[in-house]
Amino acid sequence: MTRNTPKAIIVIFGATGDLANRKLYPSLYRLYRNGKLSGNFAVVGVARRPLTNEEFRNNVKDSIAVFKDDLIDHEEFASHFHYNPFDAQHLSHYHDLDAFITKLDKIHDAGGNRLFYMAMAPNFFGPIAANLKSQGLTDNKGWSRLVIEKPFGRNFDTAQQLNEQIGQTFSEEQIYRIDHYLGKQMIQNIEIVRFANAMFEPLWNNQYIANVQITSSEILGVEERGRYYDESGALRDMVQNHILQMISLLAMEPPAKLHPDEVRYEKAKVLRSLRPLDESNVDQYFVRGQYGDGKMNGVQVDSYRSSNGVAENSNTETFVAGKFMIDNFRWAGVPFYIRTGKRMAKKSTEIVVQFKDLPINLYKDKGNVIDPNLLVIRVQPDEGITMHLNAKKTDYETLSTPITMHYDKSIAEEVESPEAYEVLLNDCLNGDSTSFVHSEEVSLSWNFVDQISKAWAAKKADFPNYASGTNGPKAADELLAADGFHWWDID
Ligand SMILES: NC(=O)C1=CN([C@@H]2O[C@H](COP(=O)(O)OP(=O)(O)OC[C@H]3O[C@@H](n4cnc5c(N)ncnc54)[C@H](OP(=O)(O)O)[C@@H]3O)[C@@H](O)[C@H]2O)C=CC1
Ligand SMILES: O=C1O[C@H](COP(=O)(O)O)[C@@H](O)[C@H](O)[C@H]1O
Repeated sequence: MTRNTPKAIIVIFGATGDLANRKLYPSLYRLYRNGKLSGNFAVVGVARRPLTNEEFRNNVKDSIAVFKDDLIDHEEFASHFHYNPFDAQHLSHYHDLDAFITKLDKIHDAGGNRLFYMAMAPNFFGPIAANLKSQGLTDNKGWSRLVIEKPFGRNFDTAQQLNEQIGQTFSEEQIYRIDHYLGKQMIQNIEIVRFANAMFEPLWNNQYIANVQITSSEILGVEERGRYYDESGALRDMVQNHILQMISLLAMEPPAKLHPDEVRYEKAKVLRSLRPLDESNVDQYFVRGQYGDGKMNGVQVDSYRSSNGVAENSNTETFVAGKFMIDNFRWAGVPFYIRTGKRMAKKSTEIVVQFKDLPINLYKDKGNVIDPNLLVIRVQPDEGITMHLNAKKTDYETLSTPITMHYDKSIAEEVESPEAYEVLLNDCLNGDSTSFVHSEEVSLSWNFVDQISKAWAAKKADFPNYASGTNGPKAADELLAADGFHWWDID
């Protein structure tokens, strides 16, 4: 659906940072270029360094330089940007910021609406939200909304505290917790594939599905983020949020209607049905890894422990593989396997749904092994869906052979897919919170993940245990082999 965003002032806290420059400005530009942004918008960039408006706009133009459009468009876009030097720790700065926004609202006729985007370190989220209220920035005449970046806490307790803190200023309807995977086109497609096709939903259960596999692998190591990552690890960085969100979408019941509350309710039910783990059984369900040195594309690369900001004997995992069991009627007995890690063989996010074998193989006398049917949802880098079927070989015999049916999204639709942040910015400006994470989902996810963190913190791992450029430690393969399965590495 083509929608234009309403008039609004977008206030970006952390306007000089990496996220703002790499993701937010290009995404806003794409919305603008595609005619989605209201002409009555302004962006107020907020950070400590003393930039002039002109310097700030030059930074914005640099961040959109990759778009080879008419430079007049770049200029016009940048003219909506204004900079306000601001230190989040100085209360008086909030008062000045309020006056600045009010003045701009009049200039841009922005309708009194305010979107506050927290692109700053997480320790600022709570205090800024509180100060926005105490200093009157949420007393505007239109709506006000808060966009919160990850990480949302580092465990159940800290997430609860943060929810309570921001809840004193913003109601749940006003809070948009970002999980950028929910803005990816093929993740959004999971719901459509399941609920708009008569051929999948009847099979989408433990009678027909043997297992589900989610792989989210990266080539990059921790690069410049060693300090953050060493405190986090792959479990908190990827599993608590992106992976559990994908599982919820794959496993949820059809919502009564496509209303954000109904969708979130169904997703939360999946999280409530996860088989709980404790220290005694975590090792049966989850394995961890950390990359050592190795070769990537023929180039020698260093181990995780040699990265900047990482402790010399770090016990932090850069890889997780696990088995989730969803103990409800639909999914009892179906393992949901996941693996995610840095410095793996390729950059790819892929979901494989493996169907159960047929009761008998009619072709075995002719020497045929029948492969299981697979439905593969390719999230990135290529976007599409592939079905693996068996069909007759071109031959005189009735030999069966695996064939694939491909749907390649970019080729079929002949349009450039929108970026995840572009989709999510569009949604929150339009007040659609379906693709954002509800406080209950956050709490349930941490509740599950905390048990694994506790078990792992209590026991030092034998790291490093996988070489850079590989698919993780052997234990990840053994996890599936114990159930008679293997990872499908689809090219
Ligand atoms: N970068 C990424 O790809 C991703 C980031 N995130 C999350 O987004 C958030 C921002 O990350 P990122 O952009 O990488 O961080 P950066 O460190 O690059 O940016 C931090 C920003 O905060 C500003 N800042 C720091 N202290 C203050 C202060 N006291 N008052 C006002 N502004 C301040 C900095 O500007 P100045 O120094 O001028 O004050 C800078 O603009 C984090 O929560 C991160 O976890 C989430 C997913 C991906
Ligand atoms: O949130 C995060 O995601 C990225 C991976 O995102 P993708 O869109 O490139 O798949 C990951 O690199 C990062 O560590 C994590 O914080």
